Amino acid sequence: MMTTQAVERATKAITVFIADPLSEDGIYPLIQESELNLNIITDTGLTQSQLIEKIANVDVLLVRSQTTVTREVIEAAKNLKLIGRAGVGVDNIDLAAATEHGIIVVNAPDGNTNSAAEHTIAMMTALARYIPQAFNTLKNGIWDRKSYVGVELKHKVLGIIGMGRIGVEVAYRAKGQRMKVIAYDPFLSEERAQELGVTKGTVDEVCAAADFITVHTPLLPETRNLINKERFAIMKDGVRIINCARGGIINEDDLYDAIVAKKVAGAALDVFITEPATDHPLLTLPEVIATPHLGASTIEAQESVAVDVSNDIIKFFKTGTVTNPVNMPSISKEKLAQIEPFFGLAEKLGQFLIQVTTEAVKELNISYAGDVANFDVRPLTANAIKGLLSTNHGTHVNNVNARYLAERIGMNINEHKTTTAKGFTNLITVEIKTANETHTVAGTLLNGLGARIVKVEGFVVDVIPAGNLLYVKNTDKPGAIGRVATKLAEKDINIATMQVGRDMVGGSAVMMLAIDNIVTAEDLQYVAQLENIDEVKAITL
Ligand SMILES: NC(=O)c1ccc[n+]([C@@H]2O[C@H](COP(=O)([O-])OP(=O)(O)OC[C@H]3O[C@@H](n4cnc5c(N)ncnc54)[C@H](O)[C@@H]3O)[C@@H](O)[C@H]2O)c1
Ligand SMILES: O=C(O)[C@H](O)COP(=O)(O)O
Repeated sequence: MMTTQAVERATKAITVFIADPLSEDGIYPLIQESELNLNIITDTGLTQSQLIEKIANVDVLLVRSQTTVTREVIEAAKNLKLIGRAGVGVDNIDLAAATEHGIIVVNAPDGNTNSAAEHTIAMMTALARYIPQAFNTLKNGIWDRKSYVGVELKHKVLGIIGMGRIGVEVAYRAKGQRMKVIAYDPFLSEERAQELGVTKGTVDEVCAAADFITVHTPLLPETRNLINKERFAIMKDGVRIINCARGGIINEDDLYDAIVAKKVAGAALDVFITEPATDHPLLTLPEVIATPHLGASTIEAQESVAVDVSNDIIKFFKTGTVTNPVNMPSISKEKLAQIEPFFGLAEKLGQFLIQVTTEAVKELNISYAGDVANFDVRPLTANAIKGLLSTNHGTHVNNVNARYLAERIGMNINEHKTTTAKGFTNLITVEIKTANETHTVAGTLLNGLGARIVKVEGFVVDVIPAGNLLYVKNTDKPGAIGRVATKLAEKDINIATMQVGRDMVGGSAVMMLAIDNIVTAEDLQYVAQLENIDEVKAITL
């Protein structure tokens, strides 16, 4: 039997727009999905303006590397919730624009690792033995054995820049060819290098020591032109270069000059700064061999990346979570399960505070104490911010864009963790600071009983964070509570529960009332005028 939620979902079609060729077998999870009402459209090879025209009502956009998902595309896509990249590199997607609009971007980082590593080794071998050049000559009817005397890989030094998924797989295979490997990656520790059987070096050390150099980093501001004329200058004469990662990591003009100057004996390129690259100066050089971005083009890799991204789309619409997020914290299923129960509480605490203050929030301090401090709390902070912004923020706020939107309006966000929760198993305390005010609220998750607000402005209370609440600040004087109750009764407002707290006898006090009705501004004014009442706020959670 379908749940109510499932029925609701089933009535609204989710349009999935596939803009690049994907494996039919890979998208099978989408095709056979029956609970979600998926409307799958495949329309590939579109120009930017054609894509912009077609994207208005699309919920999910699925691409490989051909389609550039620009800010214009994202802003034209009024319904877009998720962009799926069936592959690793997301440099063709404007991540900042996606994040700003609360659109989650997912990729498929593992599915093509093996294919890309195998392609790199194939390119290196082909480069060392002039296989494409010799094949071309032979196809032209010439049996030329003299021009194509190559070099062995055995005992040569392979320099690997970028020791992530693909770099490591290339290292394993190169060692199988009995090459020596020297590698650089900012995250490569000495222990890991030893475990992999590679020598750890700086970029310059790798460049100076290697007979072959292969790059396996993403294209980032720090990796653009990583291999440039200064680095070619420190390389061995006759070095060979391989790029199966991204065009631009190696400066193409400098590579051209280094080949012409015979500093570099040859280059094997699968990727270019601008693709398709059919008319590239590098392709005119006999020392250059190339493939048209084929690193991930195997039946296995294409099926695998499409399956991964399809499963993430389904997971997102069924559970609100994904396995491979690019623009929000990546968190394992197990870790997500630990913090998911706190999602609602964190959001309610944010919602509570935004209704207590009337001023712009400049600072958010969120402290996690007890059990919850042992978890990855970044998604919880995002939820608290979401709660804080959701009441009066024009843009649709979600976990993806919450932090970005808060920082854009100049909010300073601080997270703090401590394992001691003073009487609670877990405690989340949220403090906001405005130009003139500071407000705090704390909540806990009670085993089997759900969420509770347990402190407001430092006063101990016990309130279920749901429904209509009345928050009253008063001076602890006899009759204050009675007068509030009487006034509410006069306005026909029924009190469901009431919690009071005070700092000392006759000092400052708070009342937290759960009420059955929504109070009007006039009702609030009515209560606020009472003797010893300092402040009254209506809060809906
Ligand atoms: N040609 C293809 O078809 C093809 C296929 C798959 C992947 N790729 C590309 O290959 C690249 C690597 O993919 P991956 O899956 O191994 O990614 P990955 O994220 O697993 O690894 C990238 C590594 O680069 C390292 N890195 C980041 N900045 C660096 C820097 N300044 N210097 C040195 N290392 C740095 C990171 O620490 C990380 O270990 C990506 O650009 C990806 O898009 C291309
Ligand atoms: O980053 C990647 O995954 C590769 O470059 C593969 O790109 P593709 O999906 O366009 O083949």
